[in-house]
Amino acid sequence: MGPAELSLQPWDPVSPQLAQAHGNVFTVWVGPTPVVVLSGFRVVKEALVSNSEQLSGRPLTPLFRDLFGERGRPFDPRVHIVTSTARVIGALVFGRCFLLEEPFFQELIQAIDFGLAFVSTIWRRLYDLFPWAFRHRPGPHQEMFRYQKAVRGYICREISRHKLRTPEAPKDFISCYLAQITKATDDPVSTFNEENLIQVVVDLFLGGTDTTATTLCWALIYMVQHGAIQERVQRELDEVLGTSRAVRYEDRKRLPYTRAVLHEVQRLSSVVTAGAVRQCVTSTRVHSHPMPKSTIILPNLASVLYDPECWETPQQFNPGHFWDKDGNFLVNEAFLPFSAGHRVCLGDQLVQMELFLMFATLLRTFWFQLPERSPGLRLEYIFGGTRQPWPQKICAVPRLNCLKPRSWRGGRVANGRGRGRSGDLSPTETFLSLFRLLKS
Ligand code: HEM
Repeated sequence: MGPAELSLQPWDPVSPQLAQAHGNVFTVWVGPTPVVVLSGFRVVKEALVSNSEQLSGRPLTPLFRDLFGERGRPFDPRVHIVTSTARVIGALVFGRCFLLEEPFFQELIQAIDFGLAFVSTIWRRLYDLFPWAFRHRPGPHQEMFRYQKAVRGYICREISRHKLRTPEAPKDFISCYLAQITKATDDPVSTFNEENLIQVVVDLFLGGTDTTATTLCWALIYMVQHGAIQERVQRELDEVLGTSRAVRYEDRKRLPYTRAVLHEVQRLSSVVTAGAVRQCVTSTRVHSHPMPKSTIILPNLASVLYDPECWETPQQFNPGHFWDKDGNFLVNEAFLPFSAGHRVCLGDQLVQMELFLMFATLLRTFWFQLPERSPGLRLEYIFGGTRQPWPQKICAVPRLNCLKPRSWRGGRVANGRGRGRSGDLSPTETFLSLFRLLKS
């Protein structure tokens, strides 16, 4: 449209005549409602940029309220949360954020869901018992192999793309690993090779997506169950952070109650219930029992997280387990959701960061509650590789007077910018420390 066509009626609130007559800030009345019209770059910039947070609300008109409802529809948060945690791993590994509509991303999420559900089916047991009988037979295990082929194919293409790039400081896991392969070319015992790289990337997605997402789902469910605790977390967040800026990881030091609640979520949900099986590489003794070489061991992590000798109310949600009388965060050495020792979860720092940033941001922005006429929360779990909450809908009610944190649209968790004070790791640094762990 050319400038000549842009003819506005003089009574149109954005017509230049009105601004010329009444200045860059004037009021028009839309029925009984006054609307302040701002004109010109300087005034508009001052309003939208300098007063960005103050002006970040949107009026809810009666028509919109009736059309869409003030509170929003009940929803099952799981799908959104899994998407977020998978995007974090994608950003660390591939150096870019997946777009939600990318077909591979959709397939990856399905592959993770299917794979984790499959490991707890009878098919998996049958396959392990009679591999020769199942290898070439149809069945859900073939779907596993199909997903595996698709995911591996994608990772291979990503590796090729990385290799074609002009050399630069490694920015993501694949480029770090490729640099390490080159460095170790003359080392005859090096285990750095592309085949291992593909497998490690698969491990990071499998180990790092569902576990973190399931913990966050439990966090929201426990908050719905314990409204008073939810309210107390929100009070702490409001008092310490105000509404002025996005949550940062280093803020956790000033938010001991929020931290205690998150630790309690991890303890009670115990998402990796039985840990991962281990095998003795040499003969040893445990609790004076002989454990010959090759013995398979299953450390029952839930038994630690619910050990009545270590926790005051092991079966109840009680942030007091991580909270002392003076309001300080309390460390408990029986807090072992990530296991311990040589094969401890290598994502524990990343998880703490993700859980804190996502949980604090969600609770600052929304109040979580049951939908009206809901029959109540289902607190029993279903086992799908991890201990998952029953699929159920909850409501996220925008908190009044809550200003939208700036990072809400920006995917700050994944972009790796910014560094906290000593001891705090940005996502990039966490990923580099993951890499160091893999190297050792
Ligand atoms: C709430 C989230 C998580 C929990 C509760 C969790 C828990 C665990 C546990 C219990 C193990 C077994 C350790 C052992 O054998 O003693 C493990 C292993 C592992 N985790 Fe996690 N994890 C979480 C998130 C992550 C994330 C975000 C990543 C990746 C970035 C990850 C990657 C891995 C890998 C690769 C292993 C295998 C380590 C090895 O075999 O040496 N995990 N995790």
